[in-house]
Amino acid sequence: MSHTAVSLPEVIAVLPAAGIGSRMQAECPKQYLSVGGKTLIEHSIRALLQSGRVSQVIVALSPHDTQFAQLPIASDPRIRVVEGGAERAESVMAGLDVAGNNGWVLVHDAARPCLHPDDLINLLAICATSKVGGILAAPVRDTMKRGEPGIAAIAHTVDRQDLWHALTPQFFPLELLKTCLRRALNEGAVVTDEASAMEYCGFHPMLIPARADNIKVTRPEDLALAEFYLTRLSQEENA
Ligand SMILES: Nc1ccn([C@@H]2O[C@H](COP(=O)(O)OP(=O)(O)OP(=O)(O)O)[C@@H](O)[C@H]2O)c(=O)n1
Ligand SMILES: C[C@](O)(CO)[C@H](O)COP(=O)(O)O
Repeated sequence: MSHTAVSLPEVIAVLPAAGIGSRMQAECPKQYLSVGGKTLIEHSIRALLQSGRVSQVIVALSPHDTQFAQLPIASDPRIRVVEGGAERAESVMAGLDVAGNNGWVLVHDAARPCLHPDDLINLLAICATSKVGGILAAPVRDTMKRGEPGIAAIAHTVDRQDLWHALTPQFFPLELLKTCLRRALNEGAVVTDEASAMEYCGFHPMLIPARADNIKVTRPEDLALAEFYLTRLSQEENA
């Protein structure tokens, strides 16, 4: 199913995929684990391309990666590969460095295969109203506890009002994100997502409420969940 909408922009995407997936404890980097006959990275790229609004996906790979080139999607003319870095933010920076300076850019984890097309459309739509950009995010639902440092004991309960899980894709004006991420990296700031770099430079990206099933496959038990969500997505597409 194509979700082309004329009012949405055509954009470039950067896909950080240079991690080793240590928490997954698999025999290969987690982005190459298969679910429903496709690797996680193929699902993640497909979710972007099928929107009809992504003209190019710049995939940041480990210099030791031998698997991506074997995948059928590697020969898609919309895919470009760059060498990633030691940290996620460096991999994203490597992708942004070849993405030019115009328009807006989506950054999406290779390890988030279950992106729903409606969430992507909602995110893309913000460029009509925002000059700063924003991220998909899910409101925190559980009671939140702050632990005592270094001890498995509760220090206090944290007010969950206005607390969100940061997801991807994250969507920003390309030149602004490049400037902010480069500065944050140069100055040694902690940057776990693109929004962190924007925040570091004083910006306040939008929070776009999104589905909590856009999980990042991180630990072994996440694979079965991803399989469940992907099956449901594909049934929805074929309905
Ligand atoms: N140096 C790195 C580290 C991570 N990533 C990518 O960033 C995304 C989110 O990172 P995470 O889930 O932490 O992946 P890993 O670093 O692979 O996992 P772990 O921390 O368990 O080793 C993944 O698509 C991963 O491949 C990357 O491009 N470059
Ligand atoms: C970008 C991210 O997926 C947002 O949730 C996340 O911060 C990256 O993964 P990590 O587990 O924090 O390394």
